[in-house]
Amino acid sequence: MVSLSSYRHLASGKVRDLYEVDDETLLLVASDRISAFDHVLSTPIPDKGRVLTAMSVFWFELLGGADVASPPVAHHLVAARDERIPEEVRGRALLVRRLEMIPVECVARGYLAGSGTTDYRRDGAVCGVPLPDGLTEASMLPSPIFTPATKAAQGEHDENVSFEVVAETVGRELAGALRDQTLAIYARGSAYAASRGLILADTKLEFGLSPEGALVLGDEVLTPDSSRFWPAEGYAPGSVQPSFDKQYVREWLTSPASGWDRHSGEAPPPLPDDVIMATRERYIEAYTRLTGREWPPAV
Ligand SMILES: Nc1ncnc(-c2cnn(Cc3cccc(F)c3)c2)c1Cl
Repeated sequence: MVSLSSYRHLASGKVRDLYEVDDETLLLVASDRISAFDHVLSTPIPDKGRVLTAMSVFWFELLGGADVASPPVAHHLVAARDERIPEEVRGRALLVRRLEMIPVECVARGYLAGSGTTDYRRDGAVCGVPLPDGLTEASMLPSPIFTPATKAAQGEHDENVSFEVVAETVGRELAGALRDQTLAIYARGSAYAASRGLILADTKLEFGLSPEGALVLGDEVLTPDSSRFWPAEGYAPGSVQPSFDKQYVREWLTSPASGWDRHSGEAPPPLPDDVIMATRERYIEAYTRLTGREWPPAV
């Protein structure tokens, strides 16, 4: 049986790791780590990696199929079950095709949140896209917008950039293709999520070029780590919406019970078991609500 140490470690993100399987295949591993307020917490959430991996697989399969209005999305998923996936990461690791990743964080927003709200309040626009007056936190936008960013060093925030900057970086034609694909995937994801009672406020996608030069969707797709999901019931613009998956963590960390000051720069304290297990339930509920499938999935 192959073990993880057989593969060369290529990269680590806050909650994920990347390994090389062979020249054209990588292993994308999701951990149970969770980040909040820009800190990776010391307490893992059991099954988070498996749930988010199963969610990515669901979306890759959905997007990879034809939809009434849009062509199939080319993506990098090779296999979710394969003897090359080590036992220790089974269920939370994907075999993917190696791509030449494009250094642009491709973000689509249907609602104002996070850095979108900050930029709007400063400029009346996000990434150079002008927006109407009178919008507030969590307002729905007149139509979804492409708001790209350049990847920041670990621990820093990505920097929102204009479409022009992307065109200067990767060329106008590819920039246009990134925007079109990002908005098309957001449209399909948000329509599907809405049919399951969830608002997909925004999502961050990463693309790469295949050896044949085709534009291919990489990384994770439409997970609660790469997207903002809000419960549709209770949606009300004007305040920061509860995150579907991280609200219990955020509320406990910002409550007196934690004894933590999020502006102190200090690492957050470990989460109590009830918050850990309630958060695990939220990830499972996001999966079952979105996919209509049982948890855990049949082997
Ligand atoms: N199919 C691909 N081909 C080549 N490179 C990548 C790739 C590189 N970086 N990332 C982001 C990332 C994902 C997980 C763990 C990390 F440390 C970093 C993804 C992919 Cl997905």
